[in-house]
Amino acid sequence: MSETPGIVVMGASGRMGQMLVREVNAHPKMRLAGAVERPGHGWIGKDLGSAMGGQPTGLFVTDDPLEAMAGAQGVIDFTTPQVTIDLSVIAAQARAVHVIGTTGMTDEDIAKLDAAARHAVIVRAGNMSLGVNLLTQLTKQVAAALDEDFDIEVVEAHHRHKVDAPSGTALMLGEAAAEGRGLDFKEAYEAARDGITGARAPGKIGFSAIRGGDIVGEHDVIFAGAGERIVLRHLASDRALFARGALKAVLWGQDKRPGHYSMLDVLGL
Ligand SMILES: NC(=O)C1=CN([C@@H]2O[C@H](COP(=O)(O)OP(=O)(O)OC[C@H]3O[C@@H](n4cnc5c(N)ncnc54)[C@H](O)[C@@H]3O)[C@@H](O)[C@H]2O)C=CC1
Ligand SMILES: O=C(O)C1=N[C@H](C(=O)O)C[C@H](O)C1
Repeated sequence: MSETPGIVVMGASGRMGQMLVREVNAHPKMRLAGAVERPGHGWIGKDLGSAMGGQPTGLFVTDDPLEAMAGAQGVIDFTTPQVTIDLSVIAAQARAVHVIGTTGMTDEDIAKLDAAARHAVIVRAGNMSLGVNLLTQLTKQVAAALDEDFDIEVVEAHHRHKVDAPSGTALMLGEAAAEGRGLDFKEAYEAARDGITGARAPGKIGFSAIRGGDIVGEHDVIFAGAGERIVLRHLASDRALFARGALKAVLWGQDKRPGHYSMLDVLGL
């Protein structure tokens, strides 16, 4: 592993992209090797520092991930499912660690990462924070301890710009609850309710999504029984915590064998 791995930030102008650029630049054990945006984006060809409203840095934004990856050891990618799938091929060719924060990926999308994971390290998680990953473990434990008399509901809230629902985090928490209770997640999954739905069926895990304003990310796992409720909650108030998790993952992956890993692997949970 090189002393200071070169890291490329994909989607550099995005909410997470800009946060990642700042965190990589501030990190003593890595250097920013490239910044990529979509073709036609106003930042292409511009100095990244200037585009972000600061001092010029001499690093220019490109729309060519292959060019950006030359000499890089990792890429951090919080973009869209198709961009992530396409990038996995390029990252694997470069044998660079591909950290994926992108959510909204279907099972078919995720299966398309398999080929790349045979040649390079992929770390993917719907939430990169320590708190949420710990919460998945607690959720599994509580779901295992309580019986079917406790209905499980996952409620999440995010900013108005979020395009996917339920959030990647809500799905992680739902999967953990299903695992704890010994349910098949796909069968247990119950999407947001509307209209005359009938009474709640047992053995289901319900999902509800709120979208509004600048909410960074809030998640409740509710275990509702007769006369009592247990609520496990995570509140994110700063995107930096997702970025710091991603930086931890890209460093962790530097000496690992090719494969598809999660943040639980990175955090040792
Ligand atoms: N796993 C985690 O901890 C977290 C995951 N996310 C997920 O990250 C993703 C991005 O979220 P935001 O930053 O809020 O969205 P955003 O829309 O602000 O940023 C996405 C960026 O990707 C860029 N992009 C699109 N096509 C591209 C291409 N072909 N090449 C390079 N860049 C391209 C866009 O221009 C945009 O700047 C979402 O899926 C979100 O759910 C967000 C926060 C935390
Ligand atoms: O889009 C976001 O903003 C977030 N997305 C992730 C998700 O889908 O769970 C993580 C975090 O909640 C913020």
